[in-house]
Amino acid sequence: MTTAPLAFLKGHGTENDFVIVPDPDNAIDLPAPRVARVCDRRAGVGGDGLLHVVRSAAHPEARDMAGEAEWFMDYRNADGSVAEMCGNGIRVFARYLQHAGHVTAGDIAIATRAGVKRVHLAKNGDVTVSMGRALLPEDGVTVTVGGRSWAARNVNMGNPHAVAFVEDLDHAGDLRSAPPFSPAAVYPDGVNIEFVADRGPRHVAMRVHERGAAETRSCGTGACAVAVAAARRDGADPAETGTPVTYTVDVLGGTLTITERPDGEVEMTGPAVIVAEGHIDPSWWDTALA
Ligand SMILES: N[C@@H](CCC[C@H](N)C(=O)O)C(=O)O
Repeated sequence: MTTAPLAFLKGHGTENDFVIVPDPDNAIDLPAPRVARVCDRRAGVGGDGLLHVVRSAAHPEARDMAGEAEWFMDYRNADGSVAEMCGNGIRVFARYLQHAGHVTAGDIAIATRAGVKRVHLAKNGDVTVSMGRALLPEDGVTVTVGGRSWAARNVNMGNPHAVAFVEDLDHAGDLRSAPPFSPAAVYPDGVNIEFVADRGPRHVAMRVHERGAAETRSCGTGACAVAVAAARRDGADPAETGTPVTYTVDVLGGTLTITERPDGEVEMTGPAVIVAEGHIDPSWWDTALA
């Protein structure tokens, strides 16, 4: 039984929005049905996902891998499922740490299920994350919507993505449900699917169906996957030329800037905003399990 009101905050990065639950000692019980209720836009607080903010030393998945990273991003999708990484989420997570006085502007390290990530909080409000290397397995899938099919590139940014280049973003349909893809065995744990259209030289726009959430207005790991897939399609590989490659990626909720460096590191820059803070009613919390 929960007796004290539970503090939460609400934040977003390019309108990919999150409920932030500070829980330094990892004392809050977050089964999937409760996360789904909290993220419900009508019956709960509402969000594309939940950022559970835990000290690395207090979380069994982080304490042996976090190194210098004092905080662990325990990321949950809106349906309650666990995800390895969230690119917009980690920027908002860093903004929360700054807002709460845990860190100041500058460079910090944050532990995630996809490893420790370096984050730079700039004075102008932008947040840059070193997302790690993109993995590009050869096995792609075919994605089908409304009678059209596309060969989609498999890109792993810590979490899985299928990137399909389309003529018109409307061809992705309403994205209320996950677009079918085959063969299903390529993504045994499900996949985030990006639809990408060209907007100009090294400038693309995307829509995304996120695993565990449906269509969202932005996906940071997705934007990184899209930038790397677009670079390879365009014949650009920083590892070969020794020159960084930057793409502008328009999402429904704004714009992200993605740079792939010659060592393979993918950097993402974009905004991160805290919009509200409050308390969850403890009696609602106790019943929010279905
Ligand atoms: N919105 C996120 C990705 C969140 C996780 C994703 N839905 C998954 O299950 O892999 C981002 O900004 O990267």
